[in-house]
Amino acid sequence: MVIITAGMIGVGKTTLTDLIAKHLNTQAFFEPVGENPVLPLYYADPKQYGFLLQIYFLNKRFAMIKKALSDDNNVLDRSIYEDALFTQENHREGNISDAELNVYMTLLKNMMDEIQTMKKGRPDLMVFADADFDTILYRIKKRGRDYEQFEDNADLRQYYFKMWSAYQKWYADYDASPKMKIDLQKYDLENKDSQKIVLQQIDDRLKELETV
Ligand SMILES: Nc1ncnc2c1ncn2[C@@H]1O[C@H](COP(=O)(O)OP(=O)(O)OP(=O)(O)O)[C@@H](O)[C@H]1O
Repeated sequence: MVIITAGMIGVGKTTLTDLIAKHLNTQAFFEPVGENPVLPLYYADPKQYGFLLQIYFLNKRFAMIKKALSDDNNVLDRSIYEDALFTQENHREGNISDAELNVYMTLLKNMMDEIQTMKKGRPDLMVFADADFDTILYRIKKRGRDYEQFEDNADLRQYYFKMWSAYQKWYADYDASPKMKIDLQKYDLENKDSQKIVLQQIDDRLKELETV
């Protein structure tokens, strides 16, 4: 089985992915932030590094989804299905040019076509981690990555809000596989009881899908 988690920056996908993987006894795929050489450059100068960062992520995500679908026993912390959101928002912000967006979208389409030719051509379930905007800001602050901090940076806060709004629409439109939403505001994964409830919701959804 292949499960992908999705959701806004800082919502808690990594914790959720880890939890699901342990519960289902599957392997979790992460893209460790500390190993990404472009990310700090991007936050310091989004116009210079916006396109490069998106190509960096796209390349990683393509390799990851191909491996996950052929292993058929994985949970992915964010996947190729939502990456274009970041590219489109950076294009709207003027960090990525029209020509760059065009190249990106064509490349993404090529990759998606290739994925669909695989024996297993899509994930079994997409789990969307949701929380309101204030909770997201609180978690970004609490996590404390220097370059993500927005207190003296109104543009960055605004970017987060636009990404958060784009994610709400993205979830509503997503149809690449079965999907479900987990309320990570109501259920804080630091709490054991909340973890149990969330995992039960996922088990229930998987059972429901088995009977379809
Ligand atoms: N295409 C992209 N995909 C993912 N992250 C991106 C992308 N473009 C920029 N970023 C940035 O990369 C960082 C990703 O960090 P990380 O992998 O911890 O994900 P996160 O969404 O913050 O995680 P979590 O939900 O686990 O808190 C964020 O700062 C995010 O803004």
